[in-house]
Parts: sequence; C-alpha cells; structure tokens
Amino acid sequence: MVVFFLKWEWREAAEMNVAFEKEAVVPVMRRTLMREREEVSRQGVGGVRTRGFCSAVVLDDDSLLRPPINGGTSKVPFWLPYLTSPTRRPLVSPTNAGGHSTALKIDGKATSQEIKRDLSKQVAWMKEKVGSVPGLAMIRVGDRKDSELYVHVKQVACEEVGIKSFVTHLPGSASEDDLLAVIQRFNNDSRVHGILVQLPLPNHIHQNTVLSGVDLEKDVDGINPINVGRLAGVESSDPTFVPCTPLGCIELLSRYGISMEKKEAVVIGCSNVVGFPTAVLLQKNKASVTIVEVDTPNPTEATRRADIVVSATGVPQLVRGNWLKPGAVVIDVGTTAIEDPEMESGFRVIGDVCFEEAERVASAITPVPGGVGPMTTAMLLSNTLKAAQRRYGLTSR
Ligand SMILES: NC(=O)C1=CN([C@@H]2O[C@H](COP(=O)(O)OP(=O)(O)OC[C@H]3O[C@@H](n4cnc5c(N)ncnc54)[C@H](OP(=O)(O)O)[C@@H]3O)[C@@H](O)[C@H]2O)C=CC1
Ligand SMILES: Nc1nc(=O)c2c([nH]1)NC[C@@H]1CN(c3ccc(C(=O)N[C@@H](CCC(=O)O)C(=O)O)cc3)C=[N+]21
Repeated sequence: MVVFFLKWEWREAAEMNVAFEKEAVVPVMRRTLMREREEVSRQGVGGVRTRGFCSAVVLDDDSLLRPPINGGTSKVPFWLPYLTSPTRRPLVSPTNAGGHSTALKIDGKATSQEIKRDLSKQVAWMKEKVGSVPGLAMIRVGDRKDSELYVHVKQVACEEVGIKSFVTHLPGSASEDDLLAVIQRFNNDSRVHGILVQLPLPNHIHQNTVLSGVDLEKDVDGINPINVGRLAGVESSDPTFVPCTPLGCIELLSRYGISMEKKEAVVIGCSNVVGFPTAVLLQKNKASVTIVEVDTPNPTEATRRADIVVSATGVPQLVRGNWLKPGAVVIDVGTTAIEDPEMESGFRVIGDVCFEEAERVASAITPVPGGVGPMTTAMLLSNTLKAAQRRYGLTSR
C-alpha cells in the first residue's frame, strides 16, 4: 500500500478547490485521486505532515482519508487509515523495497521483564527489612481510552513486582483545584512513595501548575518543573528523579552496549517530558546532541549525520528510511493511538518511525510496540522503589 501525506493546510486545500467531506474516510473517484497525487509529486512533499494542521492521506486503493473539518486551523488528531490498513500491514511501503533488514531489534519488552524481575527481588527484600512495600499513586482525569490503557498497564506492572498501586479517576469536568486536592492527599499519605499524574490533562487544567503540586520526594515521573529545571542545570541541586521515558531510552542503549560517547545524536521533538530530558541525558553521556523541532528548516540535514536518532513527536511515520545514515541506531519513542476495531481496546499504537524503511538502513532499532513503552513503565517502577528506599533510609540519593 502507498500512503501519501499531503502537506496542505485546509486553507491551501480550499484554494485548490478540493471538495471537503464531513466523514473521516471518503472514497474518491480515481480521477480525483490522480489529480491529487500529481499535486503531491509536484510539491514533492510525500511523507511529511505540516505541524498541527489537518492533512489528507491518499491511499492506493482509491480512497482518500481526511480528518473531519473543524474550522480549518485548529489542531486535529491525525488518524491513519485504520479502515484500510489492517493491524500488521506496513502503513508506508518501503522506498528501497529491494533491500533487506540487517538491523538488530532492540527488545524493550524483554529488557523490561529482566528489570522487573530484579525489582521484584528488591521489593521483597524491602518488605522483609521494613515491613512495607513501595506505593505508587496514579491520577487520571477524563475518559481518554489510551490513558485508561496506560494506567492499567502500569497497575499490572506494579502488581507483578509487588508495588502497591492507588488509582484515582476524576471526571473530565474536574477542576484544577479538585486535582490539586487529590495530589495533596497523596503527598500526605505515608503509604504512597510515588505520584504520577497521567498526561495529557484536559485543556482547562494547567499542566505545570498541577505537576508543581507533586511533592519532589514523590515525583517519580520526574516532570515537576523544578526537577526538569534541575536536570537542565538551571538550579544548583540534582533532580530528585529523572523522567522515565528518557531513562528508558538511555537504559536500552546501555544494555545493548551502544556507546553514546563522541557520537552524534539527534533528538526529534523537545517536550519537557520526553525530548528535552532525553537530549540532556544523551549529552551527559557525552554525545554531541542536536535537537530537531517542528520549525527546524531542514531536519534531514541533521538526522542524516546522526549515529543515534531518537524521535519523540507523536507524528506517525515522520522518520523515513532516507532520513537516516546507514548504520544509525534508531529509538522510536512515539506512540500515537490509532483506531483499530480489530483490537480489544479499539486502538493500537504506532511509532514516529517508518519501521519497514528504517530497519533496512539502521544498525539497531526499537519497534513500536515492544520498544521504549515497556521501558518507561519499568523505569517508573524503579523510581518508585528508589523513592521508598529513600523514605526508609535504605539508600542515599
Ligand atoms: N513510549 C513511551 O513510553 C512514551 C511515548 N510517548 C509518546 O511520545 C510522543 C511525544 O510525546 P510528548 O513529548 O509528550 O509530546 P508533545 O506533544 O508534548 O511534544 C512533541 C514534540 O514534538 C515536536 N514536534 C511535533 N511535530 C514535529 C515535527 N514534524 N518535527 C519535529 N518536531 C515535531 C513538538 O513541537 P511543538 O511543541 O513546537 O509542536 C514537541 O516538541 C507521543 O507520541 C507520545 O505518545 C510519550 C511518553 C512516553
Ligand atoms: N505523566 C505521564 N507520564 C508518562 O510517562 C506518560 C504520560 N503521562 N502520558 C502518556 C505517555 C505515554 N506513555 C506510555 C507508557 C507506556 C507505553 C507502553 O507500554 N506501550 C506498550 C504497548 C501498550 C499496549 O498496547 O498494551 C508498547 O509500546 O509496547 C506506552 C506509552 C507514558 N506516558
């Protein structure tokens, strides 16, 4: 299957006189399709998506996918064509289809299981020593299906290693004060050693205000803005905890014997939760780091030089095979939930990297799922154990 991402904003598309439809997936006549495809090749932008705006996707089975119109300029979720793309088929056909994969698959799932086995032993030892187990509180606001799944995954992982979990679910209408009150309760609860506020939060709640409410000693997610500042070196102290996903990426590289020292690394995306701390950690591991952002004029100039590419944008299939230097190591953090009626949950996750292309160029690559995701959870458990150990004086910082 060939999928083209059309780099048009709705305004531009309107100028080109393309008919808009209300449905997400619109079958179109071949004639229309051909006209649009020609436009794509004329613009030479196949595979690229504009920031935050709707794009259209042309499929080679005569259908055209468009997200619903919502006024033209606001951010619209970008749904890939689940109706025409059953679970395991590549979403983008490889450009160098003749090549074959030599890349090592970096197995985040197996690595996370190894880590969890070790954590179980430490939790059992702690229980013997002080008569308590670590406790992790998770707070979810609203009814996002993906958040529900991720919190469930973390609960199950807690159970696996013997950590006690406490989950609070607030309605999407909850106020910032409601949420801060729950956080305060957990801050004062001696059974709770770690607190995680599941992101994203509803728009009316200020993320940083809420994250600032988490006691630093319990900030096992490492995303209290004070901790992010400490990691960046803008404060004199060290962070109490380092964010889990960046830790997971570094742990995978280390455990696979991939040295970062004197390597060129590129991080795509720069959020406080993932991209930025990952860049800092790579730099601390002596890599020379470039950050590629949405407005970076020529991202491939950087990525094609890189020995290590970490992508954390949430833009599906952004990183193509021709973005990579042969032999590069690729860490795909992106997890975009796309609807999939075949899955029990109703959706599946896909990464930022076009895996089928990248695995033909890279020397090592993380899959999605089964890569960074399970490592994030393992690092969360590890930080929670560390928080409890500190609380009982079993370890120094
Ligand atoms: N596997 C895991 O364990 C985890 C996965 N994730 C996933 O990682 C992805 C990123 O998460 P998160 O950092 O929280 O998301 P955010 O939306 O907070 O940040 C995304 C970052 O990517 C940038 N960006 C967006 N589009 C592009 C582009 N085309 N080129 C370069 N940069 C771009 C954004 O820039 P700007 O802000 O300027 O728009 C922003 O810096 C998501 O898919 C998320 O689901 C997140 C946490 C854990
Ligand atoms: N405060 C906060 N901290 C986070 O760390 C945080 C967050 N909010 N909000 C959402 C993102 C996303 N995230 C994931 C964690 C695990 C998987 C994961 O385990 N994924 C499995 C698949 C899961 C499944 O489908 O069963 C995998 O990739 O193999 C994915 C994504 C953490 N995030």
